[in-house]
Amino acid sequence: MINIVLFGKPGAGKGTQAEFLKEKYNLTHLSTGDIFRFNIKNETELGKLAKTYMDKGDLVPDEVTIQMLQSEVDANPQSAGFLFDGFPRTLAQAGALDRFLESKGQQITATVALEADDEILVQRLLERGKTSGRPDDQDEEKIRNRYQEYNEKTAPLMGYYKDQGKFYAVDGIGSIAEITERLSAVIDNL
Ligand SMILES: Nc1ncnc2c1ncn2[C@@H]1O[C@H](COP(=O)(O)OP(=O)(O)O)[C@@H](O)[C@H]1O
Repeated sequence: MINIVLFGKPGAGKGTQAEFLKEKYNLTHLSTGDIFRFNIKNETELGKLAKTYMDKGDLVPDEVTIQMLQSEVDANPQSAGFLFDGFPRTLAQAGALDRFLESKGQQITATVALEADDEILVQRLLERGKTSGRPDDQDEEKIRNRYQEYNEKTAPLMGYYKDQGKFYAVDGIGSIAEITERLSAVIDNL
């Protein structure tokens, strides 16, 4: 069983690459952003709560996010492995994930980061905002706030996984296929 964390700044291409990797390695793809958006669309209580944070580009509180993620993992007991996309995003989430997996006799195999320059990514998100309908992609101020959240709360996770000897980074600039190749090279060598 392999459990991969796909790591990167907003707009780095995690969702795009996850679509390829989940097929290639037969993994269950769990995107916290997608799950929140699904709940917003269906106007669930969780969706209503998440929306108040997401619309501003703030992170949804850890307690809510961790619980949601754990129930998604529990809903897939037959899975051959998970591809975590957009989770963990804080040290508290990373610690909770480690403890949760450990309670099931499992662990994170590797964290693979897609690296790209902030300015390129902000432009990508603004471009995506024209068609995605995502409110958090349409306003440069919200996008900048997401980067601030990333720098303050998510970037420290690199050190957390490096200390565990589980951190790998690939260049996130290039064609989609090239980047899938780079990620696959890391995963194939685990
Ligand atoms: N692990 C998480 N913890 C807290 N909030 C999250 C998490 N994952 C997603 N979110 C919320 O959903 C928003 C969109 O996430 P996502 O779709 O992964 O987008 P992106 O990586 O492009 O910013 C985040 O800005 C945040 O508000």
